[in-house]
Amino acid sequence: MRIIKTAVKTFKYLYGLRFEVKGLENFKVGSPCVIVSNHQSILDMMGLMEILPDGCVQIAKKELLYTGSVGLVMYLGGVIFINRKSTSNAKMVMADVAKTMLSENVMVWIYPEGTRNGNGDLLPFKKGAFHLAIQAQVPVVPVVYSSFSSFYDRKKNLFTSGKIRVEVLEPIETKGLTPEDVTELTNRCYSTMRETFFRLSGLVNEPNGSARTHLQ
Ligand SMILES: CCCCCCCCCCCCCCC(=O)SCCNC(=O)CCNC(=O)[C@H](O)C(C)(C)COP(=O)(O)OP(=O)(O)OC[C@H]1O[C@@H](n2cnc3c(N)ncnc32)[C@H](O)[C@@H]1OP(=O)(O)O
Ligand SMILES: CCCCCCCC/C=C\CCCCCCCC(=O)OC[C@@H](O)COP(=O)(O)O
Repeated sequence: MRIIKTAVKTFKYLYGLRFEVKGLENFKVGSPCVIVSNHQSILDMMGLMEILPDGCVQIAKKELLYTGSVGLVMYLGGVIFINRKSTSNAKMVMADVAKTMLSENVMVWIYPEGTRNGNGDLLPFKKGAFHLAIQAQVPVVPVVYSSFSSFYDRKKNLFTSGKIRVEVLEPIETKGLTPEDVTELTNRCYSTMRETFFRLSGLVNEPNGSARTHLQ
């Protein structure tokens, strides 16, 4: 993954993107942890590699394993593949991951929205990342990337150069939590990340829950 990281980090120069990063010290939890971040597009791969700590593997949809050389590179990079369409299968894989995290002292990076989302807001979070953290009794470290909408047109798949703000938030402890606490932990993480997303993106969170840029 170090080789992939070095290679992918150079792409930002190609695309004229800059990352403004805050809170990297929050990765130093001194133990394995589950990192959760918002997911807007394939560009997130650059954002991922920009701050990816050593000894951190990612959870990906299994379809990506069958994307030719990229799939092979991901496999060799230690990416863990899950079948999003089968909760029981995904649960089994994630239960194994909880054990491996502790035995091999690795961090796990998961996109709790479960899919790319460029709508200028966060999708409701899936619960797998939070079950994993509670099963392993390790902290959750939220990471938020600002909206790409200021420089990336999803429909035309075109983007100009731009700055992406990234914030690594305070770790959320799960010691002593049980599966009954998953929903509360998920909601707490969701609201903290959504608030940060609006702040970093210069968006105002409307009383009705929608978002608009404060420039409008
Ligand atoms: C040049 C080449 C360079 C290559 C460079 C690339 C290198 C890096 C590659 C990085 C790739 C990144 C790719 C990212 C993706 O692919 S994102 C898409 C895949 N990821 C996810 O989907 C993660 C988020 N999804 C989840 O965590 C889900 O929870 C999942 C485990 C998949 C289950 O799906 P679903 O059923 O839809 O989810 P729910 O959360 O609604 O859960 C349903 C009920 O099941 C309970 N549940 C969920 N997980 C667990 C668990 N682990 N243990 C026990 N119970 C679980 C959950 O509580 C729900 O029940 P209740 O409603 O609470 O009763
Ligand atoms: C055309 C723009 C190209 C920009 C290139 C930026 C740098 C990309 C770096 C490496 C390229 C290979 C990365 C392969 C991993 C793709 C990760 C990804 O974004 O998969 C989608 C998945 O999460 C969710 O799938 P869905 O949204 O549910 O379907």
